[in-house]
Amino acid sequence: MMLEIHTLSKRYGETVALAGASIAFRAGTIHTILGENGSGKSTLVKLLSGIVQPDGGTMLLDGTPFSGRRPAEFQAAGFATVFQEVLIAPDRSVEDNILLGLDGLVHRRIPRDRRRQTAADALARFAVTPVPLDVKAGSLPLAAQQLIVLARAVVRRPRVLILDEVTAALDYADRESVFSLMRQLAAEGSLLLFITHRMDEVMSLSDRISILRSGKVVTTEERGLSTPAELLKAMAPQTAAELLHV
Ligand SMILES: Nc1ncnc2c1ncn2[C@@H]1O[C@H](COP(=O)(O)OP(=O)(O)OP(=O)(O)O)[C@@H](O)[C@H]1O
Repeated sequence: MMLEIHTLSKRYGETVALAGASIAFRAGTIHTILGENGSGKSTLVKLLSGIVQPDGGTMLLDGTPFSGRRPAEFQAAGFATVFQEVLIAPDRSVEDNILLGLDGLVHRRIPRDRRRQTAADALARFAVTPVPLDVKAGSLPLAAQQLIVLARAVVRRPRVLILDEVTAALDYADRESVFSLMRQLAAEGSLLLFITHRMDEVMSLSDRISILRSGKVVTTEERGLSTPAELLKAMAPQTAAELLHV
């Protein structure tokens, strides 16, 4: 297994956000995390990015215990996360934003003439909408900013790419293009962790699906084993009963 989490737990005061979550993630797959609001998805994403630290549990990378605690350690181990909130440096150029942190990461500065090409190549892998490299990132619409943070993740060639509700702001062409990039990266051997609310995306993209409910993993299964209605029922039995009259 490329990545395993074992009984990961996280509390915020009285609130148990994750209550002993265990999932085995395979290289070369798109693995979707499904769950209602408050089920613990964002907490899991933050734990796998080094933004918050677990209260208990372990992680294994390629079968070896991984004890990273800070974002830099996760990045060095090949993790990249695109968060729900678009995190850009508004006064820096698009090019700078795409390459943000990368120079330090590889312990060597990218030569000036290579920077532009590297940033352009990362965007060209999926952005249908043209994004100028020289303007301040903050001057662009939200959809373009989302493309920039995606390019920042892609340029690192991550082994584990975590996408937390990233396609909502994108128009149809860019969204479809991001999906085809996800398939391509998985085919190249990366693990894609995909967080979405949209059942059509879940059914068309996922290789495997884990469902979180109240901080617990209720199932991890291959796509196709359950129908959308069954997945919804596992996510939220109450809501499913009302919606589906079952
Ligand atoms: N910083 C925090 N302080 C206190 N409680 C928190 C904090 N972050 C999350 N929680 C709580 O932990 C639980 C899990 O939240 P989490 O954000 O992980 O769920 P989620 O499935 O990602 O929800 P959403 O879809 O709304 O993002 C919720 O009850 C939430 O209110």
